Amino acid sequence: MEASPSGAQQAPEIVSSVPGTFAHGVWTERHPALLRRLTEATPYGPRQRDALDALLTETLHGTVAALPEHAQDAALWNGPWDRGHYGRRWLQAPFLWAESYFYRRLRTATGYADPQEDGGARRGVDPFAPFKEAELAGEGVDEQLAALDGLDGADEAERTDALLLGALWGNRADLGFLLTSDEASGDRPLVADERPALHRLLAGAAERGVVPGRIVLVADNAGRELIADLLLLAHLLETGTATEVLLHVKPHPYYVSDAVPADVLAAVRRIAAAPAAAGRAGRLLTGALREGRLLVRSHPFSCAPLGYAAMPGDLRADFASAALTLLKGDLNYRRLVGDRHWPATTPFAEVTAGFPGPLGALRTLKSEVVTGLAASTAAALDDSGEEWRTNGQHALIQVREAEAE
Ligand SMILES: O=P(O)(O)OC[C@@]1(O)O[C@H](CO)[C@@H](O)[C@@H]1O
Repeated sequence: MEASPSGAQQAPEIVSSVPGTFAHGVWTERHPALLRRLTEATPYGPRQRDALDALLTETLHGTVAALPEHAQDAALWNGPWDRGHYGRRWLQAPFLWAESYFYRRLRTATGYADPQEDGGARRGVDPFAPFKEAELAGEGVDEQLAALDGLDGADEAERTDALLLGALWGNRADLGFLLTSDEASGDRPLVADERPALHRLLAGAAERGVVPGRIVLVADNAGRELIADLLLLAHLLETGTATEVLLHVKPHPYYVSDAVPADVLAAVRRIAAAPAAAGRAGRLLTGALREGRLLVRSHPFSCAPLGYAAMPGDLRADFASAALTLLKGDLNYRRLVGDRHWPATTPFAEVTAGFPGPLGALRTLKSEVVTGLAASTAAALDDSGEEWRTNGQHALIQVREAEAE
């Protein structure tokens, strides 16, 4: 353990330099597979293909090059997000920082960001769109939407619970993760299940918060996960559990399938085009967008290489204003608790103490980090011989019931 600036004990940060670890495999297996898939899916020209190859070589054998000063976000990456890793080896940098910067550099290599000599024809074109579109059009989404009819006879509490679990397990549908792993089938018991506390927070949300009834959902992946998230939000609005929702998505393509604003609109259209219960939810969401009760936010910090402890004041104020913030996915969890080798029994409330307001984390486990497990659960998982931290087959719901500031 090392001491943080505040004097609290911090576990060591995760780096990617140790062969055989999950983080190391992301660079040596996942990223090469990703770049192959990208160039198969989109007919990039020689310039983009060379840039992608050069990026991969740099990450594996070179040192971290800084963004050119003319890059639109150079002031961030060479300012508050610069943690002194330029000129050093990629795999020696903290995994969280380096992976985030890899996706930033990938946006330049594909022509999405920064001036290009080819006239900028690929500027602003989501490099991951072919994967996202295929997933959204797939039969899996039809089945997911049709399944909503199965909740018709359920009471409100049962529906809330089912939709929360849908949003939770939807996090398995992460196209980055699925590059090198299979999607787990069947839902396993949660490794931490604080649903009773989450239901309590939801039940009181309309009377709580600086903006009573405001619920924030920090989304993760587009496609099936975002559809599940939106179905949950439609239900929260319909039942009056939430008076308005802020849906935070990424401002730029990131971690393959992370949702950007265009993905939200595409998902709402897909839901609204469905028959029966899903179609009704889709129309409710469309109306909520028009009325400003469903607000989509894309803050630059959502693509930052840092934990939420370093978030700027305006984002902090958004979370602080809410009756409840729901944080989705593995990366958000890493950013929330710190991407560190925490002992699995480290109290969740302790590592999230700096987060403004009540909080629920919904996450399937896809990286080494975990906190807040009961000692017996952690021991049983360790004894199972399974790669339980990273195989995406386990999930958790954890809650911190702090009062909104
Ligand atoms: O945040 P998400 O979509 O749930 O997961 C992101 C992820 O696939 O990417 C990281 C490694 O690349 C891991 O944290 C995790 O497995």
